[in-house]
Amino acid sequence: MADSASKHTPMMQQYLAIKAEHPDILLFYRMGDFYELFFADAQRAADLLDITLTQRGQSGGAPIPMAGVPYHAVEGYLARLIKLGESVAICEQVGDPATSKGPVERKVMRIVTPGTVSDEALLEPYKENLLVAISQLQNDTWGLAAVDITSGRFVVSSHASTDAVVSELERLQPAELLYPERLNLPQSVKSMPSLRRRPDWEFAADSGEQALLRQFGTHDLSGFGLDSNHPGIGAAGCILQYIKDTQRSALPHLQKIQQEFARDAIHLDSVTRRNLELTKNLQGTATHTLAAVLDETKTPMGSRLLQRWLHRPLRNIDRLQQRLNVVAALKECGAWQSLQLCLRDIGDLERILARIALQSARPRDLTRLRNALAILPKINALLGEHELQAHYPEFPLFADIHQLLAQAINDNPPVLIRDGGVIREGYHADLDHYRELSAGGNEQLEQLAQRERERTGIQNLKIGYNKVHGFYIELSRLAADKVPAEYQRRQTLKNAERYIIPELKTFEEQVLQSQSRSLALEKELYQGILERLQAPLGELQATAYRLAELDVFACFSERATTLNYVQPNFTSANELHIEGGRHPVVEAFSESPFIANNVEFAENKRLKIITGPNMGGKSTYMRQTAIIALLAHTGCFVPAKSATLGPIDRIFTRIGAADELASGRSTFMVEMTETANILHNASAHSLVLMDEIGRGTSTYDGLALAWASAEALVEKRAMTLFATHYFELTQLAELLPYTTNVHVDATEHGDAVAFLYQVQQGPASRSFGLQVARLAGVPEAVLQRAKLRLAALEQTGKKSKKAEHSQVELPLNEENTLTEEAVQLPTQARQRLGENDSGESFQLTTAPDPRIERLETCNPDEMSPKEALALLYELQQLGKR
Ligand SMILES: Nc1ncnc2c1ncn2[C@@H]1O[C@H](COP(=O)(O)OP(=O)(O)OP(=O)(O)O)[C@@H](O)[C@H]1O
Repeated sequence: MADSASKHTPMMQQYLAIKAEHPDILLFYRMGDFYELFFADAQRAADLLDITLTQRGQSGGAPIPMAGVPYHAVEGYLARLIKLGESVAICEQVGDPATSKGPVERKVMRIVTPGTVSDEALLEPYKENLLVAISQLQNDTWGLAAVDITSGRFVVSSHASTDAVVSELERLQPAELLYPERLNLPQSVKSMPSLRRRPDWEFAADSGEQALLRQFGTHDLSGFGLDSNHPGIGAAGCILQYIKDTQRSALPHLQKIQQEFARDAIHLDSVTRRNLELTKNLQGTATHTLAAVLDETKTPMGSRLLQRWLHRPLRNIDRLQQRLNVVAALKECGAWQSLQLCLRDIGDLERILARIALQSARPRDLTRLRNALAILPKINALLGEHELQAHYPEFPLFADIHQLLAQAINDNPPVLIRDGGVIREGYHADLDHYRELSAGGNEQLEQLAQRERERTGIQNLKIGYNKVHGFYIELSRLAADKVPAEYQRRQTLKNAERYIIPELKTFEEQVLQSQSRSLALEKELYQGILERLQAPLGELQATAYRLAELDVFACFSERATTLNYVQPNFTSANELHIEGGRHPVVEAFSESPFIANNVEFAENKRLKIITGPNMGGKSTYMRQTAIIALLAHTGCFVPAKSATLGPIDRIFTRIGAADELASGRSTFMVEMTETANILHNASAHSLVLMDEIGRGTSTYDGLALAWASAEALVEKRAMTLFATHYFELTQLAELLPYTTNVHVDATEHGDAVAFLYQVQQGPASRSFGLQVARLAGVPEAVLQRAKLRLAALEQTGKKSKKAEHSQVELPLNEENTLTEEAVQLPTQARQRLGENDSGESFQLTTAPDPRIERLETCNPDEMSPKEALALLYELQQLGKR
């Protein structure tokens, strides 16, 4: 970066010494009214923040790049950098410039990092902000710890495989991720924002345990149900060390650590999370998502909790039932309405308490805490009025804290304590006295001015103040001859002269002293109040959490009432019944009425093959089933007439796919990776949605894979909805046990198609592909050509049908499950069809020869010889399949 330090100015030497302690992050170095950045930091900040890159002095003969931001606007720049995943060390001037020899003393006062910020201005209110650490133990087990500094929630978990830890990271979406320097990060984690390598020793289990014991002031961790061998302890220790390094203050709000077990929640892999569009849609924004429909919470902490619940549906039926009972009770008596009015004024108590713990709370945080506490009695009264205490116990009132804040803090305090005027009059006698002195000063000053006017006979004499000269008497030049001898001249302006007199000097000292004393005392008193809030912090945090919960319950009741949702029931039988189910998001955003549909899985009904036209509603039907199951497991009512659900361990979705260019995987590869995951992990308690698998490859391969996957899922007895355009798969209902056909319906009016969205028993009768293409605006000439082609294909298809019927008897064994032979079926079926009387080999109902198809789509006149040769090779390959 730079030459040896001695070649630099003393100030640059100081800068370089401080920078050496923070080599990996940006250093904001305070110089007067600016924070300056130098060398590579300057370059980086100029790029990221679009600020001007200038230069200052020289290093090794070359100018030193410099960029800066004004100190009063620093929060805005920090917010942008944090969003980009950067961390910043803020270096302040701590010495007194007047008495310093050489550069004034400077010190890094705080380090702002994406996972440890707590300032309101730097946080997104509706998003959790997690600092996460991971480490891998020898036996391939992973330990994970996550903390939300803005709420004090601290959890550890262990994961048995790399896939499991990656999936957990995708759920948590860390703002910042710490990992040991020698760890080879899994590929998909490498693209996460704000990765921080930490020394391996920071993840050591024994020092981790010690750090946790110190933090919680306990002798062992058993009180938290945590074994000292828990794989996450090292990661938790690293988190504590990192926070200590960056925050430089105690963390009294981290009062416990909780263990999270994967088995407690329905497992959703990242693909499923994405496909179900829980909190983000497929484009990555928050509109048209489940959260967008559901979130009628009134506090940011309630909104964050709701999102957390949606991403981690519980399996513990007792807990779900408790949640549902509260929602039902609030709905029944209608109390959610008045509760929501109360909750609206509660604000983000969780984050306010974290700032109080970190001693960084601003005066307005305290007034907001006071307001929130004032609302608690009203909420208790509401709970009492509707006899809801049995479902939701009353809140503690914190009367003494409320009284303290009411007495101590002004109604509308300024933003910063250093501005003064925060502490209420009457709270502290000395403060009142100093304030009187400085306020009384003004009166005294006016008397003095009046006296001097009378004494000198100069009517426009006035008293003013500036920072350099302090108080002065100002006279216009015209009055120069009347100036008394004892006036000492201090400043000459264009039209006026400024003087002082000894009395004014004494007065000035008195006023300034009382002003600064009052400010200092105010700061001290404020600090004292923050100290007094530390003791009840744990209880206040628990209250904040319960308020957030109540906010979600009131929201669920409101949604159930407004959107006509019903309470789901749980059963221990391995089944799932939904009567009149709806898709909450499609229903909310569609202008036409939503057509409700039933779903039924029972011990002997496990696989449903869904056929029907494009745009007919297949995906919607499948997704709504998963969403209803998921909502029931968050404790929310569901969009249906009735819903009964047996145990669910995982929800899998394989819906559509796009190339993942970033990871170098093609559509087909993505599709097969997802399918492999499902086939490996699905159980009899899994809900599986398969949408058109096999589309990404040739017709035969695709059909064969779809067929074999369906068979495998039946063998696993997973509850599977299998949408397909391979009409051949509808035969499975006759060939496999527990398998039925359903279809979505449509009707034709002339050349147009009308979708009915009704799911009915049996396979679809036709596909309406051309009509849908017309809807999509495909040119008429192409449609006419396609129509001719379709007629020809259907002709061939009819002939093939005969052959199809001749091979429907399939090799099932005595238990009516598949034999080895059956797995071979697609190939056999094709071979038999290949011998049909049409004379065309391998001609399935809807599948023309891919070589012909390929030939028809090329234009020889526009091909180069090289392209033509490539086509020949391609055709040869197609022929081999
Ligand atoms: N039950 C329903 N009631 C009303 N509208 C519906 C219903 N189901 C689907 N729709 C509407 O139809 C559109 C298409 O539905 P969907 O994507 O589920 O069709 P699809 O059969 O999966 O189509 P494709 O096979 O082309 O993927 C939806 O976006 C929605 O607007």
